[in-house]
Amino acid sequence: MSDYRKEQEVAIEAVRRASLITQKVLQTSISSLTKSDKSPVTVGDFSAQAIINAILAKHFSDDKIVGEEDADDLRSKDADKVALKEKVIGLVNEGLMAEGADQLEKPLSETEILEAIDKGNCQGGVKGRMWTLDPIDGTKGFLRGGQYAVCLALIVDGEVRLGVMGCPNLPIDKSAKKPQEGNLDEVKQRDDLGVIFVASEGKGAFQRPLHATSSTQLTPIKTREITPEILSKASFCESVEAGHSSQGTNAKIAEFLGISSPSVRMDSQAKYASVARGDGDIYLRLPVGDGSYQEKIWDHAAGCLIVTEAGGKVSDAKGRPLDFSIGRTLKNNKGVVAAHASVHAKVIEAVRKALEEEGRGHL
Ligand SMILES: Nc1ncnc2c1ncn2[C@@H]1O[C@H](COP(=O)(O)OS(=O)(=O)O)[C@@H](OP(=O)(O)O)[C@H]1O
Ligand SMILES: [Mg+2]
Repeated sequence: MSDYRKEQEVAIEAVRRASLITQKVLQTSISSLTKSDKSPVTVGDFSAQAIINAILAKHFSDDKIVGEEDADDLRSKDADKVALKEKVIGLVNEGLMAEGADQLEKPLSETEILEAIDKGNCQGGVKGRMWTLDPIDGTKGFLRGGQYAVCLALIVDGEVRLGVMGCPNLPIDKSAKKPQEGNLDEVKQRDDLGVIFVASEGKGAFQRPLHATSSTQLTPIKTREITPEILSKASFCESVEAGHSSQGTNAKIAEFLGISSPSVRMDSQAKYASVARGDGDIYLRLPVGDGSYQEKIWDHAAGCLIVTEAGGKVSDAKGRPLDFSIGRTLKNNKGVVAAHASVHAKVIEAVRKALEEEGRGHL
């Protein structure tokens, strides 16, 4: 097993800088560019992707990046997109020039920033080293002041080796009350929010406050001990958007497992983080409709390793491991189930039963 200490240090610093910029965007004004109703992109997405890609390119110039966004829209001559580009340039340079280990000496030019965003164009695959980046996962959550996550993972020869996730709206203390979903004023006012989660293959999972300096110690995290005997006491995490995961099927599965507590709905890979630190027990993301949607690798790579290293097990709805080796999507998988390793098989069995009852057992 290789040691990815240097990569971990750089990835934490990159995610920290990008997360702080997204938090600033959230606390001032959010400028969104809607590609479609389903996929809004914000000044935060572009800025975070440019910051992270620029830092990765500085330290690991040979590595490829599979990123969610490209800069096409920012090259448009439309007045609103030109204004968006100006904001992105300002924020990226602010993030990169800030005090800290990776401080830039001089600002990046417009061309350099657009090129940095476009570095995320790798198509993935089974060989070699690549990073996968979702600059703001849960963009709809971000826009409504809910949970979102800045997610970065290193994949080597098709396996996730390192995962780092910034969750600016999650409480540092897992037992503290989460901000009310969509209450933008609350997330602006609270000073106990903002966590970075980290996992490196075979080395465990950890968290640290987002606002701490990069040398701050990491605190180990673990999934909650939950045996098959007390499975009925478990809690579910699921997507806010009904279009991303079948909430009706989840309710049926809860019933099969004897779970009566209401599911916790939150956007983004913060769901993986919650399971990893024992704040929730089971993350269910079951295919909707005909199941034709292919999950993207940047929506799962970091979270998957963080849960696994915290003692959990992650698979698709059939119990198959997630396959990150075949390109930009998880096309060999359908849905996601993350749970404590000792109850994962029972959850998969309930998923099978529920899908069969719905006539969707073939998915
Ligand atoms: N149809 C469908 N099915 C499943 N997943 C989809 C679908 N459409 C989009 N997406 C992806 O979902 C990402 C956000 O997932 P979440 O679990 O955070 O959903 S939600 O935000 O709570 O609604 C979201 O990531 P972001 O675009 O980064 O927000 C999308 O990549
Ligand atoms: Mg995403």
